[in-house]
Formats: sequence, structure tokens, C-alpha cells
Amino acid sequence: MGKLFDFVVFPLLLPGILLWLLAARLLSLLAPFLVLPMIILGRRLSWACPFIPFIWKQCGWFQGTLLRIGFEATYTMNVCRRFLTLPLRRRTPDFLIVGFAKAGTTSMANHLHRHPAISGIDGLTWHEALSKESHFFSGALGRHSGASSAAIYRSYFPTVLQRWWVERVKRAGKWLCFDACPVNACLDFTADRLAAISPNAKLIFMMRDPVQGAFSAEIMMRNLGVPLSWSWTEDVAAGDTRFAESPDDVRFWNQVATLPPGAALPEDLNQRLYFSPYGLLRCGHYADRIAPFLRHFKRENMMFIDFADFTSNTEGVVREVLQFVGADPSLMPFKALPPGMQGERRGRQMHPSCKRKLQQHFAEPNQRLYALLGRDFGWGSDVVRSAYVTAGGTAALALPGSQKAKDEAAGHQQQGGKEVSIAAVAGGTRAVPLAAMV
Ligand SMILES: Nc1ncnc2c1ncn2[C@@H]1O[C@H](COP(=O)(O)OS(=O)(=O)O)[C@@H](OP(=O)(O)O)[C@H]1O
Repeated sequence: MGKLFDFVVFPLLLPGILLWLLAARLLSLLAPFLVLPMIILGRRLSWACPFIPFIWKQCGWFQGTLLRIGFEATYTMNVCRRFLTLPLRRRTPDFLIVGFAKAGTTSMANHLHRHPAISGIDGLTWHEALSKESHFFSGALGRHSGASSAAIYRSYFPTVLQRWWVERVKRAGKWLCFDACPVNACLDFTADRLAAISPNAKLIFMMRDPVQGAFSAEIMMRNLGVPLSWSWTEDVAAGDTRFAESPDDVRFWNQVATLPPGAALPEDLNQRLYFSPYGLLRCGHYADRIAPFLRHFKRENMMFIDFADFTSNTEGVVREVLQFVGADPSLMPFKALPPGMQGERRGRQMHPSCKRKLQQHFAEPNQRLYALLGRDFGWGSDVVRSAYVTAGGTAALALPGSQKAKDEAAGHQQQGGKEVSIAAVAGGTRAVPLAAMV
């Protein structure tokens, strides 16, 4: 915007804009009393985030009803106010944290929100997720809502008043807004739709060892009261359906990947995404999930962050992100924050056999990620696919492909050892009891 506009025209328009915003705020307060908007919007939000109804349930009818009314009333007011002021909302996000769930995206968003030039989703905040994640592409405004309309996406972000305030009053540099909805990267059609709306947006991918991510996702669902029919805490059984990829799954997700812009989202999209083990596992195939974005966005507009780097050097990584998105890092004094969305384990642990199976499952997709990004995240480095077991029941493990492994294999074979499928706990050679193997 030109200086003339900002210093002359905008101040002249300011009283009208303030009145408009005030009127919209007051009108939106009435929206929940109309009940119907609340029912329509509440149902749509629960469709996009199908775990929400379980949260009410586990709170009991009284507390659950209050919680539900509070959450849905806040959401309804936000949506109504956004639409009443849509012409004042000119911005789609400058950058997005598009993935991946359970990889520290909430913590990262909380740090970025502290920067004076950066805004998240606009509206009253009942829960931190309301200012972090739009769920626009996953259908929070309905699966027929045309989750590919730039105008509707703009409604989520603050108005021209915020831009003027940040740039001309606070003088905090260029105003930036962002969406941190980490399911976007798991929905392959998002890349195409987002590119049509914001082709120059910067994209941040936070990535965590997918084994840990999968367990964290289960813990979140269970703590929210979702009665999952499977668990990573259970032993691996023969013909284990948790790891099965059915032809129906493949057909469904292929269809999702090629969903034309504007097409309605499949009825069972979010159920499959959040509740099915296959939906979770495929989200952890990071290379495959990143590929559609690489087709639509420039590589230099994409940043990849390892969760381990983020947690061990939070300040450094946040500053790198600020630099990457074009915000001045010196304007944000760093403050340590509690981890966002931390999942209480309550004594639950991944079953060792299941953990090994998950490590094996992700070993190949991880290697493809390393090749794609030219960077070894080291997540599967402790996984070997086979070991030579002595008659005494111990296995000498070595990193696959090493000379040591070859020598040991030859030695064990000579002694009558046999090859078994196994994931080891560490690199190098270590004896592991046979009972601990899969
Ligand atoms: N600073 C720091 N240190 C250690 N761990 C951290 C940190 N920030 C986030 N976390 C962990 O990240 C997990 C939540 O990730 P997300 O915010 O992306 O979750 S969500 O997808 O938005 O639900 C969640 O992991 P689990 O506790 O294993 O479930 C958080 O504890």
C-alpha cells in the first residue's frame, strides 16, 4: 500500500471501518441466540474435527453441555463476524505451517504469535486451536463449502485495520498472517487448492520421527475420549489389521489426491484421517505427502524442520522461521513456553513389538524423505531388518550393509544361526534376547 493511502486515505476511512467492525461484533453476539447457525456451524466443525463430539461426552452431560455451548457459540460468533466484515479482509496467509500433526506445530505457532508483525486466525479464542488452525481445507465450513475459495479463506484472517496498525502505528515491519493447520499436509488435494489461492505462500513442514508421531496421535485421541478400536500399546499379532493397506484404502486416498478443485470432500474423509491406523500411517510417509507441494510451490518457499532440532534449540529454530517468513527476529524477545498439545501418557507405552513393527513400516518412507530433502534425519538409523541369531538365543546386531554386519552374518551362519526379522534399539553391535524380537 502506498504512503498516501496509509497516511491520508486510511485515516479518513478509519471511523467508518471502526463502526463497521463494532456493528459486526455486536451482531455476531446475537448469532448464538438464533440457535440455527450454531447447529449448522457446530455440525460442520464436528464433521471436520470428528473427535470434538467425544470431548463433550467424556465431560458428562452438564459440563459437556456447557463446554459445547461455549465452544460452538464462540465458533459461531467468529464465523458470523468474519463474514459480516469480509470486504475488510484482504489477505490469504503469507505463510502456513502445513504439517505435520504431533510434530510441535502448536508450540511453534505459539512462539510466532508473539511476534508483533504476525497474526494467526482472527476471532475470540476459546481454545488455542481456534487461533491456530482454520481447518478450511478439511471442510470446517462444510464439505460442500467450496474449500478452495480465496474469498472464504480470507475471512479467517484479520482485517485491513490490523495491517495498518502493525505497519503504520506499531511500525513492526510488513504485516504477516498465517494458518497452522497441520492436517493440510496429510490431504494431498490441499497443495493444488492452496497454490490456486496463495501461490507464493511460504510453507513450513515440521517433522517428527513418525513412530513417535503416531503414538502421540493415539494418546491425543484417547485423552479426548475417542474409543479407538486399535492401539499401538498392543502386541503385534499375526495378520495385524493395524498395518494393513486395503485396496479400499488405496482407492480412497488416490481419489482424495486427485480431487478436483471445488469438488465436495468425501463423506468419510476426516473419520479415515483421524481414526483409522492406515490414515495415521500414511500421514507419516512424509516424502509422499510433501511431493504434491513440491509440484505446486517453489522449493525455496518451503522450510523443513526436525522436531528434535526444534525441541533442543527452540529459540534458534524460531528465529530461523522468522527470517524465512520475512519477519524481523530482533522484534521478538524470546520466551520459553510450555509445550503445546502435550499428551499425558498416563502410564501408556507403545508395545515394544509394535514399536519395532512401526519402525520397520517407516524405514523405507523415511529413506525416501532423506533422499528427497538431501538430509538424514536419523530416525530409522537404529532399524535393521534382519539379524543372525545364535542357537543360544542372542543376536549380534550391526548396522546393515557394514563390513562388521557381513562378518558377523558369516560367523553366525557357520554356527548354525538363522536370520530373523528384527528392529534393533541402537546402532553398532549389541546382544538382544531372542524373546525381545519379532
Ligand atoms: N518444546 C517442546 N518440547 C518437547 N515436546 C514438545 C515441545 N513442543 C511441543 N511438543 C510436543 O509436540 C506434540 C504436539 O504437537 P502438535 O502441536 O503439532 O500437535 S497437534 O497436531 O497440533 O495436535 C506433543 O507431543 P506428545 O506430548 O508426545 O504428545 C508435545 O508434547
